[in-house]
Amino acid sequence: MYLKHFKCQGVRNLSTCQFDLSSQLNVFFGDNGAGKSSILEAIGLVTSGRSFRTSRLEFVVNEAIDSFSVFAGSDDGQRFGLGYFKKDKKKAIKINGEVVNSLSKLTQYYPTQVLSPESYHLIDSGPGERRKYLDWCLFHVEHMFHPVWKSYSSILKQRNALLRSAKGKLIPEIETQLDIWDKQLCEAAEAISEYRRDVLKQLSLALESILQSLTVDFSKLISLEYYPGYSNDLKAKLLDNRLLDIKSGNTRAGPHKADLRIKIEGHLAKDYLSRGQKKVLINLLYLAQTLLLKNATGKDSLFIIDDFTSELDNDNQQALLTTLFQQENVQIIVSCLHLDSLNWLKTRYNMAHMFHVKHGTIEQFHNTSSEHS
Ligand SMILES: Nc1ncnc2c1ncn2[C@@H]1O[C@H](COP(=O)(O)OP(=O)(O)OP(=O)(O)O)[C@@H](O)[C@H]1O
Repeated sequence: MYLKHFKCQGVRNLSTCQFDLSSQLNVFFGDNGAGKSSILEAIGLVTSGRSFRTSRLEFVVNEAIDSFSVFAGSDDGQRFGLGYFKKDKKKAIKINGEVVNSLSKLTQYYPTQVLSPESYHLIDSGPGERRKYLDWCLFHVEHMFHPVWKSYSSILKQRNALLRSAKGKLIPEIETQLDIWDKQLCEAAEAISEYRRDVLKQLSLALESILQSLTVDFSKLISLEYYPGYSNDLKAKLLDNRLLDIKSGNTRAGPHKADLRIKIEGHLAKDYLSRGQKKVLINLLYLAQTLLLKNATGKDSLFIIDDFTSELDNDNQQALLTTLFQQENVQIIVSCLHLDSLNWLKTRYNMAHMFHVKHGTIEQFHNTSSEHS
């Protein structure tokens, strides 16, 4: 499946617009402030129900009006729509003409990856982003993960409430109740770690297969390692930590503290790679997710890259876009300032659609060199 038609109105500075998308590559280019990120945001909204720039959809609505709406039609005849009304802060989602109340119903149709300057958090920030990355795969490919995760979260919440109720003292009544919670927590923790280890193996294989067709200087040296958030014996760790846990009011060990360590020849990628290399790696990690998803569920994906060319030299731009382009299951949407740096695209990929974004209007740019090729 791919998005074939798109239209939107009322999004940020964009005029009402409507256009057809290529099944493969779509490039939106234009000056600073023209509306490139806004059009990518609008497309991402129709498939994911979320903005990658803000959690407050009222900011997405053009400041002069009260609502925005985005619509898309796929090649296989499905229709998706999302509207948002500033006054009552409500969004309305329609799939194939029917109103749906759950965001997850929308997101399962066309899994969407968005890469923006914030995506560096995957490498540079704390483990929370990397846990999200791992769990994103699990939510999509392993249906039993969600109930196990929910059960773990609920046990953890109750254990933390008990720790806080102890008011700093480890008395026998609290110890007895902690014994019960710890047993349940350990069982759920083991199941979560198992799922995550398993999905990480699949991700590593997907990454390996992508790297076979790509030559970036650090590609042979990447390793992904799972740290479960506790040493081997969680039960013993929880017992050891009890007094510390009571003092802080939080459980200090468990899968909620897990990390995915991304390493290059033994060094953490965060401390070792340049910004451009990090950008390449982040793209590859998300691409590995889409491959895994395709293998496990048969689903195609949408790949949105805001400000694609920044930080990347010509070789890396070509290597990355070529790798993305080779994936049959991925529809790509990128933005960049100038088309000049992507001149090589015109002759190589005549299926690409180019759009010039100018003061909020979008015009399809006709690629004369590809028409003659
Ligand atoms: N709610 C809104 N209503 C109207 N205009 C808005 C709204 N939110 C942002 N804008 C304006 O929309 C314009 C387009 O912003 P956008 O971030 O899409 O530009 P861009 O083409 O991606 O720019 P850059 O290359 O600098 O990243 C900006 O001038 C911004 O101030």
